[in-house]
Amino acid sequence: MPIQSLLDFRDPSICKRLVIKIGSALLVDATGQVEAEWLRTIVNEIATARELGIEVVVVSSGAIAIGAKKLDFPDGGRRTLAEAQASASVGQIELASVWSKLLAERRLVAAQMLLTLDDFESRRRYLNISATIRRLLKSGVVPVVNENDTIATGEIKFGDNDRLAARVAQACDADGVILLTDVDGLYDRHPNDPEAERLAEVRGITAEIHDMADSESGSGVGTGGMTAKLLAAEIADRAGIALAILDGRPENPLARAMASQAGTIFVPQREDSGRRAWIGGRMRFNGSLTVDDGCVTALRDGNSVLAAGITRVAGNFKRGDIIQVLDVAGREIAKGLVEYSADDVEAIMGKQSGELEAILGHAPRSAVIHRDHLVMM
Ligand SMILES: Nc1ncnc2c1ncn2[C@@H]1O[C@H](COP(=O)(O)OP(=O)(O)O)[C@@H](O)[C@H]1O
Ligand SMILES: N[C@@H](CCC(=O)OP(=O)(O)O)C(=O)O
Repeated sequence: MPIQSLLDFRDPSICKRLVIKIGSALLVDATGQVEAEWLRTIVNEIATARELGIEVVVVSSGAIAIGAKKLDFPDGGRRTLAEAQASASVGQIELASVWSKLLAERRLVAAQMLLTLDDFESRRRYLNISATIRRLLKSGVVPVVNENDTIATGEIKFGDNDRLAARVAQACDADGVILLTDVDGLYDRHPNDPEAERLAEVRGITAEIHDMADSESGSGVGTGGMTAKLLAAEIADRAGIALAILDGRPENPLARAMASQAGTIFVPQREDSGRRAWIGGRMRFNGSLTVDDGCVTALRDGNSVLAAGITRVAGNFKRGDIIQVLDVAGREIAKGLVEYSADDVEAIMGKQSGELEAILGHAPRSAVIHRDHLVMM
């Protein structure tokens, strides 16, 4: 399926709302300067899209790469966390100012949104993100999003902006995500290998597809390599959103991509409702349940998680938390909203439904995770 038929940023009947993510390697040159002339060509493309009635949200990397050069900090992996965070705060103000200036040249207003992974994991904050982006778009503003790197660390961090872009797309119900990077799509092995071949289209991000990707950034300034882009493609897929990985290096990269057959398009294979897509895109959990093989089969047939199929409980979750469901080999097979605390599940696991009331001392819920709140991976 050609990219144009899913992600044409020149046709609002195909793609009304688009998230465009720009990687560090494209935005910042080796001396830490923003590639302003190149960026101006993208801003022109965004302005053209807006004139046609297409709404665009930008996810822009680059703050750390800009700031680290300004502060004369070491490259990539050799920086301390404090140096990376200081770099982000110095770089972000410049990044925002360049976006604001270039968009203003095309009479567009820029809005800065700095978000962390936690903001997407809390349902209330996620809905606030959604409402703010929608309101900005309604006023013709171009939101420019980045991770709030000065405060986000370790397990509360996306790290790469690819998954951030997919979560933003999910939050604002976009039709598509374009990841502009320094390679023209997903190759069947690292593109340094002369035998590597590009995949034009992917339907379903299988283990075989994941195996093609490397998490090393080719440029050294990006984060997460192709691995992060595939995780982003999975999040988009679950939300029914098309995602493309395109070569951002030439000027006017969007128009060029539309005119050629380059890049990789991930054609969505499912469309979960907003709430289910939010559950499916979650990345942090307060715990997990391990279930037996019979339960895995039942879940794949669309059933709920019952106490009888649970063999192990981990973590300290409360009723209403989103937790992982694992098979006996430890593979994640589902995520869902749990109806009991970890202590209660510990008490009832392995028991038949008829035994639960006596153990709990009150009428049990119909399931430990009801199928309406369960998203299969
Ligand atoms: N299978 C693959 N196909 C294409 N690129 C790959 C693959 N595996 C790893 N890569 C690397 O991923 C890089 C892009 O990721 P990254 O450097 O994080 O970019 P960005 O900063 O745009 O997010 C490419 O330059 C390439 O070196
Ligand atoms: N949020 C970080 C960028 C994270 C990152 O490196 O992402 P990317 O270059 O897109 O792989 C920053 O602005 O420096």
